[in-house]
Amino acid sequence: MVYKALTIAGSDSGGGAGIQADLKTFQECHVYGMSAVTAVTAQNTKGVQGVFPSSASEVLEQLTSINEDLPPEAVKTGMLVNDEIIASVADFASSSGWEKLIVDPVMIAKGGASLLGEKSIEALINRLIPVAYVITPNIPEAEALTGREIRDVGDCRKAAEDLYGMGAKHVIIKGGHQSQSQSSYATDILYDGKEFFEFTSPRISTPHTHGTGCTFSAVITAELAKGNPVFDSVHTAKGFITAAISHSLGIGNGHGPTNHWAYHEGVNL
Ligand SMILES: Nc1ncnc2c1ncn2[C@@H]1O[C@H](COP(=O)(O)OP(=O)(O)OP(=O)(O)O)[C@@H](O)[C@H]1O
Ligand SMILES: Cc1ncc(CO)c(N)n1
Repeated sequence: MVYKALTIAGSDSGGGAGIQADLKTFQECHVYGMSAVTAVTAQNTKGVQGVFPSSASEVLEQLTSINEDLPPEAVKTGMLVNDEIIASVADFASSSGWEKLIVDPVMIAKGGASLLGEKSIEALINRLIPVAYVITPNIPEAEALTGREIRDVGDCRKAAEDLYGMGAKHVIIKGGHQSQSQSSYATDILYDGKEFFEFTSPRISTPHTHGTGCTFSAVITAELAKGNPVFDSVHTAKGFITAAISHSLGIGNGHGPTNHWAYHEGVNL
């Protein structure tokens, strides 16, 4: 059986985040990767130099071509740019009956560049979160979506309950943004409406974390595409991203990309 996964996201010309990170990750997870491009970005490890959005109809045409011939077992969203694209993707997901929709609510790149209009946060809440099987915000994204200030794991749990209440069937809040002084661990929490689970690793001290969130949610998408349960998929994703950050490549002059080979091949570059 060949399992197929689709990413609906922006292109990162530097190859560390966005569509490129997702496709590299799908490949590493032995899942056939497909993509619908929502924007082209001119980007490298130092930052985002340009953003060139697709139109909503360009996104819809890509989704239609993929779905009629190569229906995916799981779909993830990343940078969605604006309200029109969010609404089109949400409508397409509902009418196609996509069950495993993983929403990574990308808002701001590591260097501070905006990847989603501020007004579009409402569209994420009203249109996309209600059809999400899994949502994977980082801490600033969870704060923007819930209006809560998140200082510790307790606050993360409350935000996860809020996001579950908005309609996401599983909520994962990523702990990469907790400050060094607060914790020497990077703890992600999963909430399925009944129980909380924590996934913890030592916090790795490195500037090379470009694309960690995309890679993490891409592993979850690939593992769900293969039919694995959510808990197991998050467990695999945590192991994958911890290895990828531990062995980050150190290329470029800014926030370098993670190492997608590290988890499965055990390379030590
Ligand atoms: N310094 C670190 N050490 C260990 N794990 C980390 C570190 N930074 C992030 N992670 C892990 O990486 C994953 C992604 O979390 P993070 O909060 O960085 O996502 P993100 O902000 O969406 O990333 P990006 O926007 O750069 O794609 C989580 O599993 C998190 O715990
Ligand atoms: C295209 C794109 N998507 C997502 C991110 C988030 O890291 C990024 N930097 N670039």
